[in-house]
Amino acid sequence: MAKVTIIGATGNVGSFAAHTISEIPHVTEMLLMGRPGRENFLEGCCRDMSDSFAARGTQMRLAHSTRLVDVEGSDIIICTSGAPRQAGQDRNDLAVANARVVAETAEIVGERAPDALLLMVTNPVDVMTAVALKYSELEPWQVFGLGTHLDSMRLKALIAGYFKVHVSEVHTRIIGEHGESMVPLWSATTIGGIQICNLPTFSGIPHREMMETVRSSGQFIIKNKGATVYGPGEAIATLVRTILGDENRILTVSGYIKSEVHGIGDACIGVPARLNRKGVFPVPIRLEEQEVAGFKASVDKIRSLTAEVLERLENDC
Ligand SMILES: NC(=O)C1=CN([C@@H]2O[C@H](COP(=O)(O)OP(=O)(O)OC[C@H]3O[C@@H](n4cnc5c(N)ncnc54)[C@H](O)[C@@H]3O)[C@@H](O)[C@H]2O)C=CC1
Ligand SMILES: O=C([O-])CC(=O)C(=O)O
Repeated sequence: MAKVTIIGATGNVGSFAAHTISEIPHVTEMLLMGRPGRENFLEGCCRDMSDSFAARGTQMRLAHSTRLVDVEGSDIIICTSGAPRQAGQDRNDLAVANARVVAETAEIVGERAPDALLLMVTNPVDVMTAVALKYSELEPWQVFGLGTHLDSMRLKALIAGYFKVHVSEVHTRIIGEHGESMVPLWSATTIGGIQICNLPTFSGIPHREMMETVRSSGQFIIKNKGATVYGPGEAIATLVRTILGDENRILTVSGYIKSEVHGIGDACIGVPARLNRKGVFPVPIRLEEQEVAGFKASVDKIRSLTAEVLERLENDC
């Protein structure tokens, strides 16, 4: 039994994520939350979703609200509220404006749902995770971001396509920023359980092109259809399913690390973490030299942007 709340449920990602999450058996109650003035739209969303429940036999309590205090009693709160980027913009361009929305939301979440887990989706997601952690005053294992989970899935699909194997045969990770400075871990990439560098065909793999495709996926989709929806929606549902099923899967999400990776840290950033009902726990890892350098650069970038954003928020007060 679990209550899941989606803040930003009137948006592209929030509404699709809601529908995907409604397929998870552990979810017995779902609250769709939007801004004041969006009551009719939310009502319409609920009715539309209920019709789909009837078609597939889903049973759950579905409600909507425009009052953030109604997050009370939630087990997982997903925050997708805030502006998306437009074609040509960088995710980091959204940082200050979205941080204002997130800080206000996180404060109320911390007060009203102190036992909940808070999943940040709003971009730039690593910085927003840090803002949410600070303003909610929740514990680090309670607040996490979608991070590089979606990027890792994008790379996994490309590798599976290249080697003509089922995606379940490929394990790979991208760590660091959900953005330009993300770092692929080829050292942690396996196909059918075999380390990718031990496959004779490995030298031919177009690493650079694959990473360029992953880095530009969001921008490409936004330019062509306005928003990324299905990828993030399914990625969010995977995290929710893993947590509510207490599965202890290791997924690459944005979590607070102190110094767990080669002494690098003090930022919310994409790292492999164990996910269960209690929360999200980054796994200490060892990387290859080149990967360490890339990860350090990524963490430095996010730490300094986070500090800048937090200072702007303090100056607002
Ligand atoms: N981390 C990731 O992998 C991904 C992150 N995103 C991010 O998720 C966020 C939402 O994206 P979309 O759903 O496409 O955008 P959207 O514009 O369709 O929806 C935005 C939602 O946020 C709400 N919102 C906007 N400004 C607000 C404010 N000032 N106060 C309260 N609520 C506000 C809107 O009412 C709406 O519900 C964006 O920041 C986007 O960049 C999107 C896809 C993947
Ligand atoms: O690219 C964007 O702005 C949305 C996003 O984060 C993604 O789909 O990776």
